[in-house]
Amino acid sequence: MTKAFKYQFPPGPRPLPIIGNLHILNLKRPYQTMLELSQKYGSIYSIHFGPRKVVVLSGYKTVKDALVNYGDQFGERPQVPIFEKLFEGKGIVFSHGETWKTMRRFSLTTLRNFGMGKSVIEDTIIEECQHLIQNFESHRGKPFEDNTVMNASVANVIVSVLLGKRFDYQDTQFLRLLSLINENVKLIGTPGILEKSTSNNYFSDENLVALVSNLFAAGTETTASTLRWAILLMMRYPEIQKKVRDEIKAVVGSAQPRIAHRNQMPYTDAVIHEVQRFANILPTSVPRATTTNVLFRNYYIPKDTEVITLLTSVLRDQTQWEKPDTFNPEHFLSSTGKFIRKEAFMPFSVGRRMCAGESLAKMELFLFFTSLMQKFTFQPPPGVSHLDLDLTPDIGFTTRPVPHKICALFQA
Ligand code: HEM
Repeated sequence: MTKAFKYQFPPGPRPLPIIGNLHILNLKRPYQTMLELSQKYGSIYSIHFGPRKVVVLSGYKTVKDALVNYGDQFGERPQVPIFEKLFEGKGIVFSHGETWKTMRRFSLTTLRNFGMGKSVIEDTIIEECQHLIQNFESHRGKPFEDNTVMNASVANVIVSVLLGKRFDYQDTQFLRLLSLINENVKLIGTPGILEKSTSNNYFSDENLVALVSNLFAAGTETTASTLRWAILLMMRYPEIQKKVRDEIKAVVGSAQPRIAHRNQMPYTDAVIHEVQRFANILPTSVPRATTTNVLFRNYYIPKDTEVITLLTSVLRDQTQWEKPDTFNPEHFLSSTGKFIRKEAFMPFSVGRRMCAGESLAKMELFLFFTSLMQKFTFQPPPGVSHLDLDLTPDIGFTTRPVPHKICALFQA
């Protein structure tokens, strides 16, 4: 008897023909059902999305074990029909094997050469912050929706890095591009560029177009939603907002906040980390797949099985966080007010397929957040109490805040 026969495929709810387990899934917030199922079936279980058998991994220990210690075995993306149709295995986020390896190496080097992690990109972000501040100021303290302008501003950073130019927030072509991201549609492409290439060269036009559109899509919505959560949470918790502003005043004064200030700003750093933990922007991460048959923690998972790493279960793991469901910057602070890293902080995932834009995103979050907090006090519209602000995430693949208005009061 081979080893594999001794081990079972992970257990799960009994599937119905054709629909599998879709009838028990909360389709608006599927990750909630997945969390509940992990309480019943454990940290490794299976679920059927229609005919597709998917393994769900949950909790800090299991997810980390899979992504780090079994990183190669869990290091692929599944062949999901909608993604295959959209991207045809091209680009980086949903590509496979050698194409992925080449595109990943190329993206990291390109982003690095264009200044990611360096001062060039810092200057680009700071310039964009100034445009965003002007836009916020133009509302003169009156309530407005920050969704479109935040997306445009964050998109401009990646556009500046990749294409060397920024767009005006009112530019109709740019706004159309942004609305396409929201619909998760292939973004950039002119008929000429998109003509089918017969070569299997990794640097074909098609692959590069898919790559640019991938980076644009992966980097915009995620970062912009996190920043919108940050503002919403600051409006909800004015006492935390005040502490952030006090720290900015003490460390930066009226100078331009820069990454070099971050080390001296443990409270602000903790708040940004806690925003990311609480916002939990990709609750099911991006699906993975096994590259080979795997024996994992007494279960047998065959090659090419789709695997969901439930990041929400890590970011709110009761064994790792003192108050998992509460917005509490103290999660990242020592008793003496020093910033502390937490292993279970993995909004960017971990392992060889983790977010390729982590350092860019972190830089953007810090610079946008501190620049805005330095200039404005954020409040809910008149007549709305901060206690009434709704922190339930909107429905969708990413957990955005529900539509809401903000008031940005300029600090003279
Ligand atoms: C707050 C902002 C962001 C969050 C929370 C985030 C989170 C994630 C997560 C959870 C994944 C899946 C990783 C995995 O499968 O293990 C991912 C993948 C990815 N992200 Fe991000 N991301 C953010 C911003 C960005 C930015 C700014 C960029 C690039 C400009 C970017 C580029 C990518 C790419 C290319 C992938 C696919 C990596 C691969 O398949 O090899 N992300 N991101």
